[in-house]
Amino acid sequence: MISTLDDLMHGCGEWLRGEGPENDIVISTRIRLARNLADFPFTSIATEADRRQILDRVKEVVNNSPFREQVFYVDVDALSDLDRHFLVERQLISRELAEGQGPRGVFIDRAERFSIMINEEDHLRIQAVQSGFQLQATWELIKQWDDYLDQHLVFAFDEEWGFLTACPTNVGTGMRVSVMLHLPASVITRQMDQTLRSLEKLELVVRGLYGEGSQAMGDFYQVSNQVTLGRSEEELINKMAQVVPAVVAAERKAREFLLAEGHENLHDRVSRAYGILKTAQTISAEETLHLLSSVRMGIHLGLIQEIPIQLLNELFLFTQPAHLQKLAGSELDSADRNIERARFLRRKLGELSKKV
Ligand SMILES: Nc1ncnc2c1ncn2[C@@H]1O[C@H](COP(=O)(O)OP(=O)(O)OP(=O)(O)O)[C@@H](O)[C@H]1O
Repeated sequence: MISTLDDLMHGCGEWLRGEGPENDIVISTRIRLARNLADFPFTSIATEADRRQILDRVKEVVNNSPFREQVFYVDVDALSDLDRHFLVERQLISRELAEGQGPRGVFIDRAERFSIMINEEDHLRIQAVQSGFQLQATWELIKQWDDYLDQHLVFAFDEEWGFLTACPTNVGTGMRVSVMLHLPASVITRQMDQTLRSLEKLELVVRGLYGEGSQAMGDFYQVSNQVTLGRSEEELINKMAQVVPAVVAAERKAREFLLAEGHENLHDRVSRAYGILKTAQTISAEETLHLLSSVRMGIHLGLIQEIPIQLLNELFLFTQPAHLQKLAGSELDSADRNIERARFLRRKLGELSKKV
């Protein structure tokens, strides 16, 4: 059972489990809720004493909840930079919480399906994540926590506006519903600009792998709702339920087109990517992500048979800088990380060839 950060090193967690509906294209579904305690100023202007009290109050409620055995607590302020970035790479805390100052922490579900960040931009950021396209299950998971916390804490709530949040863009439901999509064929067939424009018109935002401010890398796009005010939670979920299948269908069509019209080119692209990953002596995180993206599509199209998707996900996660350094057991500079990353990839993919 996962009880410490080191235990997390044994697997990939929920968001990269590689299962769930539409998992060839939808990596994971996430819902997060922003909540604040009515009796305290927002985190950015709260004193250190306020922040300690917020932490203590939330910890007490969670530790007395019927779900307390499901979670463990991590004092984020006391972690090393490396461990903070490790949690960001696992999508268990945001960059904002990692890079913030002062008393702050996170309750992490032992199955890595949700976390409760304390003293982030808002006093509470509750997030639930499920592998694949699972809006309803993710909503049910987060709702049980939100309902419980709402019964035992006094949240800042206004009859007219809804939940009050530090940033006006979150006022109302305080909810962001998002899906992480893998859209390599849409990129190759140059359909992404049009897709992005259509999503914007529908009041949806597109971000990269690490959320706000991050670029789309390796053809991974995170699509989420822009508006939280004047909409109910169900409306936000329904909109995603309507829009995402259209993006998924377009990607599937683009993959079929590439298979039918340019089979050799596609196979070549996938095989070369696999070849480089197997043999490189030094490789950056960005290039790795880019090549793994092609290999991932190749696996789902049956062009590569021998790599299980779970192994691909493991490569995807453990080649990220903080995971790699934790595996190596020491801090490494960028050049050494590139060498270590290549070594790790050669070892993992080499073991596979021996099994075949
Ligand atoms: N569907 C998803 N699956 C896995 N991780 C996700 C998903 N959606 C978002 N994330 C991750 O959650 C983290 C936070 O995302 P992001 O910055 O977009 O929004 P946020 O925390 O909800 O808040 P804000 O509204 O303040 O920007 C990022 O690291 C992001 O990659």
